[in-house]
Amino acid sequence: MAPAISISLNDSSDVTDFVIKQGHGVKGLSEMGIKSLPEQYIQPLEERLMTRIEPQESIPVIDMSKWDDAQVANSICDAAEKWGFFQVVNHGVPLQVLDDVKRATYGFFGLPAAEKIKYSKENSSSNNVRFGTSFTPQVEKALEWKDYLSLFYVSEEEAAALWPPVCKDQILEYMKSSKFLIDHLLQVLMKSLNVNQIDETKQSLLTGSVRTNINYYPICPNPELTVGVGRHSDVSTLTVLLQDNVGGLYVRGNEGEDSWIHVPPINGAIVINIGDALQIMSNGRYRSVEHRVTANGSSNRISVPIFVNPRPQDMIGPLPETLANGEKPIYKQVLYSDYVKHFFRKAHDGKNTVDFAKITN
Ligand SMILES: CC(C)(COP(=O)(O)OP(=O)(O)OC[C@H]1O[C@@H](n2cnc3c(N)ncnc32)[C@H](O)[C@@H]1OP(=O)(O)O)[C@@H](O)C(=O)NCCC(=O)NCCSC(=O)/C=C/c1ccc(O)cc1
Ligand SMILES: O=C(O)CCC(=O)C(=O)O
Ligand SMILES: [Fe+2]
Repeated sequence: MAPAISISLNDSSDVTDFVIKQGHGVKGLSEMGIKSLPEQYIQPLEERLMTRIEPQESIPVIDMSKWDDAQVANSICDAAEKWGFFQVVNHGVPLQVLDDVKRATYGFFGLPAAEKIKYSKENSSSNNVRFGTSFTPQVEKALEWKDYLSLFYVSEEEAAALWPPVCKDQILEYMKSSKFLIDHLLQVLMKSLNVNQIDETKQSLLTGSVRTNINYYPICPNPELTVGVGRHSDVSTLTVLLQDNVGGLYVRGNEGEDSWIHVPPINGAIVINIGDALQIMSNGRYRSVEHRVTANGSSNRISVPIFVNPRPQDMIGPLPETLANGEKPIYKQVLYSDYVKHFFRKAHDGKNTVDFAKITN
């Protein structure tokens, strides 16, 4: 890959200017061929090391071809309780749609910086379309080695007008094709909480807003010193995550404090994870599990999460059905947009976001 540009970056403000203000992203740094990691990307030691990776443990892989089968439903609910993460195969989303969205992701990040910067927070004509880098660079002590485009879905018309033409149709198709899978998973998960009927209000509480991100993790000169994404749990109801064949996503395991489990890429599979909103609504029964992404020294990596969420104006808390047998609520009712703002206001800090909704006494 030929370096797109050749400039010298003398200090950290040059790096910030190049990456954030000019919109080159960490992809631009990587393609310049820098030999060592700029200091603002060096993570504290405890964030870099995963002391125990469990090679013999793995999250479940669930075959959805018999999607109506009671055993499939059991596997889904067990995985959501025990791991908070699972992969699905034969899920009904056409493999062509997955390939197309991966290609479109490369298409967007392959645009010149001058094109991508049009979608940055400062320049974007809407808050619903945002190109950025790291997570919340204004408040992070150490930055993350990732560029992203985040698209909050409002309507076809808005997407047609505002989303980048190079990836708009492919992302919309991926979202549409995932809908049956999402609704089916939620129906199964709800049934096991004694929510037998998903009426309009519940449907909107579970799936009322959708945000799709496309993530780009370029080759990193010192991958062991930084992270692709730091430890966090998603604030969604559930996340549908497409990853490519590079690997590097790790999920907190059940074998004590520092156990991490790799989520191996499986061709054609989709990763599903439970988010904080569903942990809260299920009163803790389904787990929103901490995860992270390592940086890679030899391959670029992409991923495409669809975050399925309540609407910003929804109040979320334990569903009445989960408390019907006298179970004590662990969480209070919170306004979902307050919860999300709390998440975006600080750097990634593992599972601490959910404390915002915890009942303390
Ligand atoms: C509360 C929101 C997020 C913002 O509403 P707003 O009041 O109209 O305000 P803004 O759009 O101006 O954004 C407020 C702040 O939120 C942050 N933010 C607004 N979207 C963004 C954005 N995509 N990116 C990173 N900051 C943002 C950002 O900090 C921003 O502050 P500022 O920088 O001062 O503009 C609203 O869109 C909302 O409730 N959306 C509901 C659906 C939703 O987006 N849910 C989140 C699903 S995302 C998820 O589960 C995980 C995401 C994730 C992402 C990256 C990771 O590394 C790891 C995980
Ligand atoms: O890139 C991945 O595999 C996961 C990214 C992630 O956790 C997120 O965007 O919330
Ligand atoms: Fe995540």
